[in-house]
Amino acid sequence: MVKTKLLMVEDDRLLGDLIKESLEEAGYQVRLARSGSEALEAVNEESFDLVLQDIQLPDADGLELLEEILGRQPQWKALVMTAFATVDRAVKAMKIGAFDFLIKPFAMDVLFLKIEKVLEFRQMEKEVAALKEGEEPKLVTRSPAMAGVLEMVRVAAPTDVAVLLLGESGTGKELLADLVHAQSKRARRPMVKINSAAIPENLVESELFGVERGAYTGADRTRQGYVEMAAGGTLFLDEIGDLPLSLQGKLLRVLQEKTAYRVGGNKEIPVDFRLVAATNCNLRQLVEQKKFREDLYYRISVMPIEVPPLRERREDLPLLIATFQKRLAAAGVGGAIDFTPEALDRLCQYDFPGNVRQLKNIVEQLTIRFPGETIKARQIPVSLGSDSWVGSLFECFSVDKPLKEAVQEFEDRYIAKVLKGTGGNKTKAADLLGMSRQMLWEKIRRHDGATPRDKAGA
Ligand SMILES: Nc1ncnc2c1ncn2[C@@H]1O[C@H](COP(=O)(O)OP(=O)(O)OP(=O)(O)O)[C@@H](O)[C@H]1O
Repeated sequence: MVKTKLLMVEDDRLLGDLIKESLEEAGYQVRLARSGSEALEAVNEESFDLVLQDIQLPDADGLELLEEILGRQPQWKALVMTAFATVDRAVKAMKIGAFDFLIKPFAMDVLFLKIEKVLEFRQMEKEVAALKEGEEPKLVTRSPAMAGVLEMVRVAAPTDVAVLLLGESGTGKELLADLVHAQSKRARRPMVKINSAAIPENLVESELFGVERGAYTGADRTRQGYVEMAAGGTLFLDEIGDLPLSLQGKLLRVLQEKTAYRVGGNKEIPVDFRLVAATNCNLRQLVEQKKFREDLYYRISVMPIEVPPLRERREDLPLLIATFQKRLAAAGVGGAIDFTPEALDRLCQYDFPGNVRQLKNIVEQLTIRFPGETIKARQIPVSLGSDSWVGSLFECFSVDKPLKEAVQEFEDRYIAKVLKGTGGNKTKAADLLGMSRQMLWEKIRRHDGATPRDKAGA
């Protein structure tokens, strides 16, 4: 069971030790800071679920300290402790953003109750945030192949081993990673997501492992890396095939030692996360080409899960289309659309190189373009019906669209072709295309309605 992590700031030695002991007995993990400066040191070094802070401190103004902590980590929750005589300060603390307060002396049961309240609130906050994003994370499927995938997720989730999700872009790997986290013992702890292909290469290391103040010009403060932020939770490393070789070794070390070094730091920092990685590259091929470390490959591929492309599970198409129609209607986008059987047929014949993401975008585009209509076959773009992706770049271009759209289509196909040639390796593809990996990533995302994809993938 992953423990809830508390930072307790209490200068009274006896009381601090007593509360720490009781909390630890109750299963919490506690770091005790006896002064304001120790508290800030802890904030720099670790992530916590909750701060339990005395607001009468010898070396700092407790309220200022609270403000500083919550300023740095606004998502953390704080409970403050104060003596009866200074209850007015507790009120000020609430104004600063403390979740609740306790008046000393208090019974430990009251403290436990308040902590549970905080944790429940955090969970609710997360759910509301997910709703607000407007993206129902629910994965729908009726395909036997995906049922097999879900079964593997069900078996893998409660273990703490690394999970590797393999599959083309847009097949639902990130949704499956969410499921692994949600069904794991770490579900109440953070899930931190990082896409190494979307970050400029020179920044990947500091994003992943953090940076020590003064490590380089501009590093004006110590920052935690994603591996630390995922404390007790899950780190989702998307596009692991694009992780620069130099960092692959570092990641392997972190996974083995369960400690990390920040950029410019020489102190080992304990980390505790479960790795879920995803890629649309053929990792084995990359290993053979010495572009992906074999030892890291073996370390992360204990539980490989292959996600089939949409064209290999066409039975999912009607359900997915209906789901996206319903979601768009519920979100009030355009006007609910419907399809004639011929239109649905035509849509279902398409190969969907961009997989579910592409299908979703197409339903969205149709909803916006033809609000409230019953879509007829002729309203489905001609090029959708052809398997033009494997054909030549030009042959299958229809001449029924504005230049801008045609140029975009060309760009998508060209990028797809280059990606195919590099075995899905975006770093290499970006090199060939003469653009940064980040720019390539953005193009792939932006054009996802007809996603350039890696046919050589997984
Ligand atoms: N089975 C599904 N049911 C509902 N929505 C799905 C399903 N599969 C994918 N989606 C949706 O399709 C989109 C793409 O899915 P996701 O981001 O999980 O794919 P991915 O494989 O991680 O893609 P990439 O490799 O490009 O990161 C998301 O909006 C997701 O919600």
